[in-house]
Amino acid sequence: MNDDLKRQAAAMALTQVRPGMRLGLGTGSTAWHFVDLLGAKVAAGFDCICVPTSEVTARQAESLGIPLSNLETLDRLDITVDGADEIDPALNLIKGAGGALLREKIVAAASDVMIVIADGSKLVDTLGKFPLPIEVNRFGLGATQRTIAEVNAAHGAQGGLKLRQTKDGAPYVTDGGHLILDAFFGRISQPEALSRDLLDIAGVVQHGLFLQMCKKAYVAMPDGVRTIQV
Ligand SMILES: O=C(CO)[C@H](O)[C@H](O)COP(=O)(O)O
Repeated sequence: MNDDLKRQAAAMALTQVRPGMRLGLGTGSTAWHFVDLLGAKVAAGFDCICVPTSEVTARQAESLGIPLSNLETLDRLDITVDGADEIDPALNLIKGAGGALLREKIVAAASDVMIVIADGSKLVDTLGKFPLPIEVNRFGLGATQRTIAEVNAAHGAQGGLKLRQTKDGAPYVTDGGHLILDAFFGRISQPEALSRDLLDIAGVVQHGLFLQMCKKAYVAMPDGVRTIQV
């Protein structure tokens, strides 16, 4: 995805923010542009209070002087703006390539509106070509992995599970101290049932299916930014 398109989608989301709003700040290279643009607005005197979805985003926001808070102090947020890895026609999403899916889902669930920003390459007819990140507790990894593999196979997964690693080959650890298994489906035909079945597994902390959480997306195409609403 080209950086200019990411910024165009982010700029459209910025038109939705109003003075005094409580905002969730997403994670990833597209959300980075939104935070960057918001930082410039804050520097010019715009008033808002924000909850970041990752330590990386928190550091970026802090460096720009964006006022930060948390969901202990704020019980609800007005809007969360975040990226996505896949977006289906009903605005169901796969998220988590950046490893922030747990906080992203908590923040989106605490928000009145979730706006997704992306480019056209993220649009799909059916979710599942992109690996589904599943965040798991470190304890009992082997047992959790075996159970997830059984559940995924029952849901028609075409590939296996891969423990996410850093560039150095060490296990990738999330901000919450958990691990991520990336699941290769090919096609997820019943996302709601899969979501329930995965969350029923004791060692699963959360997964990257965001179902019926997003009502608006700004998708940047070479000929302009498309607004998709459900
Ligand atoms: O879910 C995410 C991080 O956990 C990101 O929002 C998602 O991976 C999209 O990232 P990018 O904008 O860099 O393509």
